[in-house]
Amino acid sequence: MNRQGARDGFPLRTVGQVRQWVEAQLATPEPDLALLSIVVGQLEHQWTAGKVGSGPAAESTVGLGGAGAASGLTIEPPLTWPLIEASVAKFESIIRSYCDSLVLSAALSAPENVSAIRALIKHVADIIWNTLSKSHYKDRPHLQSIYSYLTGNKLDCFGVAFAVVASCQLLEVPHVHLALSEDHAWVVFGAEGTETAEVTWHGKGNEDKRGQPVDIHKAKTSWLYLAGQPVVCDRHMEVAALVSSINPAVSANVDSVECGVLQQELLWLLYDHGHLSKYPMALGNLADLEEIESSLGRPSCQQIFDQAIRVNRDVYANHHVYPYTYQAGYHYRLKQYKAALKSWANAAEVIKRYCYSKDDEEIYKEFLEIANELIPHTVKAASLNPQAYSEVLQDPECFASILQFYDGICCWEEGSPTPVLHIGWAKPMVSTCSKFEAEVRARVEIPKEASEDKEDEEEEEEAEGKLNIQRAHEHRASAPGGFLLNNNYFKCGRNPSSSPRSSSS
Ligand SMILES: CC1(C)CN=C(N2CCN(c3ncnc4sc(C(F)(F)C(F)(F)F)cc34)CC2)S1
Repeated sequence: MNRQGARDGFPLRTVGQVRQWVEAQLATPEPDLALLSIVVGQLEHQWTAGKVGSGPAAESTVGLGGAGAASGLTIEPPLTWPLIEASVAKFESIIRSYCDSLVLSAALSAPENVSAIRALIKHVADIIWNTLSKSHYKDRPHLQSIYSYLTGNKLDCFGVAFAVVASCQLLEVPHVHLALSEDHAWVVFGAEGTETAEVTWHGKGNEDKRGQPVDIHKAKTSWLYLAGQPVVCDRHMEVAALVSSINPAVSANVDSVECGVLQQELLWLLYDHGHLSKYPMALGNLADLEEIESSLGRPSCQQIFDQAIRVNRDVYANHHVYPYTYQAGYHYRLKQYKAALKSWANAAEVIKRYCYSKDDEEIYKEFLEIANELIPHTVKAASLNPQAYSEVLQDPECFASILQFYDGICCWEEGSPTPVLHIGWAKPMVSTCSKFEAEVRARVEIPKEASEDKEDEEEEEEAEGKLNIQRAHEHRASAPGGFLLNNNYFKCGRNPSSSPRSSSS
């Protein structure tokens, strides 16, 4: 859509009008990422900045009950086109003014020339990077949009990657798209989308690798890169990523109702157009919102959590962890402890595929919290209230889930250059297992199926594979001038705000 078409619908006065405007953007083959990010970022800012402590405003009510009321939520002051147009023009002039015309023309004149496109991607990433504020701010919220870049020269690691893709779109560089794991973002490019380039940092205290391909060893073995199963976006899924990155948080435990409703409305819009069909985390985000405030005539949050797991299994060969931890969190909040234990066991089944390295700190913290906080709370609640939760401590399947969980963690550690388990894991594990009496433990059935032998062979191959990786790693490290795997990556974790939305702003 040309920018002229984009002005239709402005000024935007309600959530419903924003939804209609975004729908018109999605109806074009090239939704304008910079424009969408500025509009959504402006709204998030209006509804969350400087609202701490302000009680529920008159126009925002909790329990909206139905799309109609949600769409009627007002935007005050309305979004006017001149304001938005000026922001988009400012972003475009920054990118174009810093962009070296030779680098750009080399890429545009030979789009099949991978090195020319890589040089441009690195150049654009350098422009974004070098125009960021030097102050330390990396873990603050609301830094994911181009609105944040324009008004404060601040972006989080997702925001940098998104801004690079949006810049390549406005420079009309073809086939540059966002690739997303569960804790990192990079870009893919080339006619087949097989080339990769780092464009942002990950984690803390490591130098970034802007412009370089994703390290092949990491790409194949680490959770951070999902072993070749990342979410590779098209333009419409990049819109889904920007909507999914909306953060309604006003403070640590208060969310903006309007911002949450906008995110929920836009996620349903993207869902209806099929743009969440390969994006498990966006489905998880939507399910979390539906748990807080369900939408009439829509699938239940449990059905959406289940759909995210089906997508993980069918599209990503069950390589993603978060669909199971989203589902476990839901069961845990509803005190459905047996189901929560099963979901945590399924999450551990996924992580056993990977070799643990220091890049995987975010998921390490996730599993440590499950093992040392959530599972102990589950079995403690069951032991204190056997009538309510008798199925937990008397049920061998619950004990089996706990064994499966720890087996996954142990397999994750085996063949990895960095240990996972330490004494801090042992005490909670002993406390958890000791809650199950011998009679219950004896009833655990570990099926010895014919396929078991095949699985054993597969597991032996997998273990051999991990050992080979480890041996290669040790050999390289010991060889003169040895290649030391560079573990230095920036952490790019996002603290998922799963805090329940309450009235605010
Ligand atoms: C089950 C949970 C513990 C609750 N929320 C979780 N989230 C919520 C939101 N979230 C996400 N939700 C949608 N898309 C993305 S792309 C992405 C990322 F690749 F890590 C990036 F881009 F580096 F930040 C993260 C993420 C990260 C994971 S995991």
